[in-house]
Amino acid sequence: MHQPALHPDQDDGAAALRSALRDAPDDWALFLDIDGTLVDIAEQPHDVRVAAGLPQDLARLAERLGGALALVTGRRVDWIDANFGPHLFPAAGLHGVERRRASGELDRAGLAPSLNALRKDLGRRTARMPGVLLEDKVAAVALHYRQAPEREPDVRAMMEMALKVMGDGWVLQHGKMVVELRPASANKGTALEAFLAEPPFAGRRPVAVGDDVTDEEMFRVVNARGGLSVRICETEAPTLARARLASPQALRDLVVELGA
Ligand SMILES: O=P(O)(O)OC[C@H]1O[C@H](O[C@H]2O[C@H](CO)[C@@H](O)[C@H](O)[C@H]2O)[C@H](O)[C@@H](O)[C@@H]1O
Repeated sequence: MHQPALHPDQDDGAAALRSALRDAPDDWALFLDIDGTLVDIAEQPHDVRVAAGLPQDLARLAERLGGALALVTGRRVDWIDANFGPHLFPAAGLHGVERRRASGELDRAGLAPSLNALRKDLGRRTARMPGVLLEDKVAAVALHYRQAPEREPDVRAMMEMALKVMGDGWVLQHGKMVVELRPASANKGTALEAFLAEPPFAGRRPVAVGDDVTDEEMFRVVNARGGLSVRICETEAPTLARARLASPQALRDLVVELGA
């Protein structure tokens, strides 16, 4: 199979992605994170803007890759469809807990009644913390502190308590100015493995692009399979990724270029 060349500079990811996806589109499967990767980080989850034309650009690239392109995110699959439709991409949501196969079949996360009471309690507490935002993800819950960074210790402590209440089968997922409580049943790495066992992903080598700690599970799987792992970061950050890209805009430009 075609082996992309890697160079040890910050934008080596662009050359490597071109080398793989433009030169050998039948050999590779592409997995893309959303927040901080395809879309720029915003102050609040509902402030993000999907760039005009991006869903169509992604659909064109997916076609070049024989459909082997999936979105892998901490958001819900419903959110992906509302923001990246009308094309329904294969997708993993809630960090892999829910997953829509290329066939369209969707595995949703089971609802936990005990999460409802906990969500209400967290809602009451965060109402007294200006700048701390509760994001209800139905089968999971996130507390954001981007607008009140000094609240990070309080948020972490509250979520540690919440994890104790939920017990086995739940984990805390740390991210960019956010702590999430979600089912432990899957992660982004297991979601990749599941896609790679099915058409049209099976038999291809994985490429994953992400920007956050939750994406490191994807990078672990990708590296083990001799694929290409790319982390978007403006500065050096510890990562398993073997290549880097400077920004979401650099990735969006590549999506246009490689889909043309
Ligand atoms: O896996 P991802 O696609 O990277 O999603 C991870 C989380 O992204 C969102 O939160 C992050 O982006 C927000 C908007 O830019 C930002 O305000 C926040 O500080 C970030 O943590 C999203 O709200 C979460 O549900 C996702 O799990």
